[in-house]
Amino acid sequence: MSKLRVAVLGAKGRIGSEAVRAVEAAEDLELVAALGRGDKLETLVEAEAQVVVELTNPGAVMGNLDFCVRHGIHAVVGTTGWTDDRLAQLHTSLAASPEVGVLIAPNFSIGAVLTMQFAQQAARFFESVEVIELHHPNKADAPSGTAARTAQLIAAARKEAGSAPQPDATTTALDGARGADVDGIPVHSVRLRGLLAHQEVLLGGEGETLTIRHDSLHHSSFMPGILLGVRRVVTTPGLTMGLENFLDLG
Ligand SMILES: NC(=O)c1ccc[n+]([C@@H]2O[C@H](COP(=O)([O-])OP(=O)(O)OC[C@H]3O[C@@H](n4cnc5c(N)ncnc54)[C@H](O)[C@@H]3O)[C@@H](O)[C@H]2O)c1
Ligand SMILES: O=C(O)C1=N[C@H](C(=O)O)CCC1
Repeated sequence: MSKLRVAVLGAKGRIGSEAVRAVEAAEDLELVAALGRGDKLETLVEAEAQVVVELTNPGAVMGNLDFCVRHGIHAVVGTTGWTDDRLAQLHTSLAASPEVGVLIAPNFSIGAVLTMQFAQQAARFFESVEVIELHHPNKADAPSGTAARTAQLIAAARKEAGSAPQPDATTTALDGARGADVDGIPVHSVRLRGLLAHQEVLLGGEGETLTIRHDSLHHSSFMPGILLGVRRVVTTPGLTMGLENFLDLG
């Protein structure tokens, strides 16, 4: 069977360099391009890439995806910083190339995906929910894509269950003291040397709390998810949001 032809964008970055090694090591995949800042996107066409793994930054991702979609190249996107406007733009370009598949995965690690699922499941049983994400200080965006997605999923679960607004008697606060508000869920961002990617979901009810915590300790934690995304996106046209869609979680 012929190998899937894969390119990595952001190939010299922290996660991109790990992704290059993971693709090279996979027997069913062939790394046909490894591009960094300033490299020409036309190389993807010349190299006949079938799938691009996009691991750059919020300033570059939209242009890169626009190029891929227009040229019929599927994409697995780890780059964060997504907004409703950006998603709408991507939907528009995908509508013109309906055969192309794009996976946006706020987090490729299985533990982080499960954290989101567990938090979503637990959300309606507790009066209070807050999210704390902790990352390395070189990260460009806050809150993290994972935390934003976690909060959105929690908020949707609470809305569906008809949960009451969270109790909070705060009347005066320094700017930022109560975190960012993502669909009504407070999200707090820590940037600390020595960390990679970590998240806690704190849930509180009468006389009890539940903490769901995940730690990515090395970029290798993201690789099985990236490889799964590459293999599945080629047969999944349109936009898929979240790796959980490829994990058969039931
Ligand atoms: N989804 C996940 O599981 C996951 C995990 C880790 C990181 N991330 C995200 O991936 C992105 C990259 O993270 P990082 O820590 O590796 O950052 P990084 O800064 O180390 O790497 C980004 C790389 O992209 C390059 N780049 C910039 N513009 C480019 C362009 N137009 N074309 C090609 N390359 C370009 C940069 O030179 C750099 O080498 C971030 O958005 C981060 O949030 C996602
Ligand atoms: O290192 C990063 O940057 C990460 N970004 C993702 C996010 O914003 O959620 C995933 C974890 C690592």
